[in-house]
Amino acid sequence: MPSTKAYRAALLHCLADPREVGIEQAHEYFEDGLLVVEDGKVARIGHAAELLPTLAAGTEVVEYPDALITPGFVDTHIHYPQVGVIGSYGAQLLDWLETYTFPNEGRFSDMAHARGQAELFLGELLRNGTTTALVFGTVHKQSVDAFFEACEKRNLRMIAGKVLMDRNAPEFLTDTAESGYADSRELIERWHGKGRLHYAVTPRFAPTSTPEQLTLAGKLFAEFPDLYMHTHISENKQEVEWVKELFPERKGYLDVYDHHGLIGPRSVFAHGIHLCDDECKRLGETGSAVSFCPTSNLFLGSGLFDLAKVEGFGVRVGLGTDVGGGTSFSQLASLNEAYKVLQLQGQKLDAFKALYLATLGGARALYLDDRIGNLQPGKEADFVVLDYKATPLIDYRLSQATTLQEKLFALMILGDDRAVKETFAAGVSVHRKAG
Ligand SMILES: Nc1nc2[nH]cnc2c(=O)[nH]1
Ligand SMILES: [Zn+2]
Repeated sequence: MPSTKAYRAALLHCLADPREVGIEQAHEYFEDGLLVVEDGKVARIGHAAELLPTLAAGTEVVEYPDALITPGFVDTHIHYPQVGVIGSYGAQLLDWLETYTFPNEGRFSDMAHARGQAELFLGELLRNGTTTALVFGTVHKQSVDAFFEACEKRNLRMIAGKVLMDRNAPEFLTDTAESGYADSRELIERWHGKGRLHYAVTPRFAPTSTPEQLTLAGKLFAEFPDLYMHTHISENKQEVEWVKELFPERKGYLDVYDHHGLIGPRSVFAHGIHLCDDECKRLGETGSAVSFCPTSNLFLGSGLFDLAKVEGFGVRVGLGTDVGGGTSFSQLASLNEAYKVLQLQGQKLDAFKALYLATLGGARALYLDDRIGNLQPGKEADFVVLDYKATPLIDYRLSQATTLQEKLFALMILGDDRAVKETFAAGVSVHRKAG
């Protein structure tokens, strides 16, 4: 007997990028909707009045008045070992790494510490409605074991990898080209494709890997099917200059990765603020993706991401929190900041495009849109219940809204973890807000 359960609330999900098909065709909304979940997958979605009579006698129906069900959020760039440095004062990227991040990542050589941090991190992700993330570990392979163990326990669809770093970092955080390759391989064999888990080959960024390490990273990326490649690119102007000095023989920052076989489908580059047109074109034509991380880009003073330009070259773009350079686990908070980043460049981010970036757009960037990203029948039932009455201010502001667009936009600007009532992964509740 299949296990069936139904959830009744307002339902909203994206079917396409509004940039490509227009707002109306890009989403589906049921004011009084029903989501029917069977064996961890979406079985049906529609109007409650139509679907309720079709349910088998005795099917449990959970009702959420004053709530909106959306797909779980997808975070295309985050660091689980940086929870301890979120909100660290006064530095831009390279100083921030030296002063705060590297010392903190050193603590992950201790498996007990890594396990505790993985629990804390996943608790935060789920409290914020994020059900899939592309995650940096540290250089220590046990950091990834600890993370995947915690994900496996909760049956989450997650992607992670061990950092590769064999130069320009403290000795306690470096591997070698060979040990990085061997440790990554071992982790791939242990975790990649197990349950809902995927592995990402993870060179930190070009300055901390030798050409030998990047060559072996490229070899690994080509050796196993469906692996991810996850790194940073063109986040900070000083960083971009440093890459030119370290790799004078390459045409530019992206060319360093390109030369070593590290671009293509399932390659995800965080930030991409200072990319030139040729680099955007190359990312687009190779099916690579960029993660837009607004809270981090503002907090670290890195710059303003030009979404219109990057998307104009056909690049897949997802939204990332980049915790701990980013300042919130909440993708609602990311969208709030994304709106402002785009305002400053004369670009608009409407509520439906925003929802797309945080859900289906992220899933497309990760080539997971056949499984997650919206609530079409057959998709994995990863979803979030957003509370229209989360705070007195949200309650009042939403009561003033006359359209779905207005309501959704205000929720995205005012909302954060407090707006997440409950989070589901593969049809199972993995977080429920107290009260
Ligand atoms: N934001 C951010 N950028 C990086 N570039 C290289 N490492 C990092 C990191 O940990 N965070
Ligand atoms: Zn990052």
